[in-house]
Amino acid sequence: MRHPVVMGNWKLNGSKEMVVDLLNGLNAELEGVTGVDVAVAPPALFVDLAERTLTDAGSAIILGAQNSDLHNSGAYTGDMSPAMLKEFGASHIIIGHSERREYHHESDEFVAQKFAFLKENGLTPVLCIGESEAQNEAGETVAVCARQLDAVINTQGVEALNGAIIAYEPIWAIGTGKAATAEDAQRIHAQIRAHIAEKSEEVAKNVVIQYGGSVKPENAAAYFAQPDIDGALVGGAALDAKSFAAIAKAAAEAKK
Ligand SMILES: O=C[C@H](O)COP(=O)(O)O
Repeated sequence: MRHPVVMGNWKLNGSKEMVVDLLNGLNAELEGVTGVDVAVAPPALFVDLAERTLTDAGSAIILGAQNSDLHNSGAYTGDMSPAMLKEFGASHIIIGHSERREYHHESDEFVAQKFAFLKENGLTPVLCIGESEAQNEAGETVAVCARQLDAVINTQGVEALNGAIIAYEPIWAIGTGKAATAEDAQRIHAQIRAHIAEKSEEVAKNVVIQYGGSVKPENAAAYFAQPDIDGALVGGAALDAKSFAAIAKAAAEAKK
């Protein structure tokens, strides 16, 4: 049985005050909730404050980050290292988000290198994959997801996916309110899992595949009722403690 993981990607939002308020609000909302791993990925500058806030509260919320780079030290101006993130308690690191693929021109190969470096540093990659609207309309969804996954599988072996998280995020559903239907998302998740199973049924059976793209308290339960949807990567709704906690609770309820 796969353990559900609900992660909040705060993107470029927040302030010191918001970090403390949101995390304390979440701790209160999630009191007594079991059966789901809840993670947050604040902007990098707030990871330190988030760690201190979570530690002070004795919180079970997992700390993550939205990106990392390919070196742990050296002359790499502006980079962020897995070792530094780890020192601040961040374990679940989002890579390959479509916003970074688009605005920072990150290729499948570059994302795969980040995946390997995170694993080398003992961190959990949250690997985002997903198609654009045009690719979706052209019927290329599964091929695009397979290509993005194969960048990892063909260089590091399918076992590299053990312990990692995959987040299927159709780009056209991100921040648009135009979420994929639960049935469509399930179909793609099953095809992603089947693609992995071509290399290893065991890895495919165990890997957590989250859905991301306009997940809200109102639609979350329908996603989690699907057998191949193991959690969610949440953007907008993760900025509100009650909304994000409601999504996490829906996962705990559906997967028990
Ligand atoms: O990483 C999260 C996703 O991009 C989803 O964002 P959203 O929930 O605002 O659509």
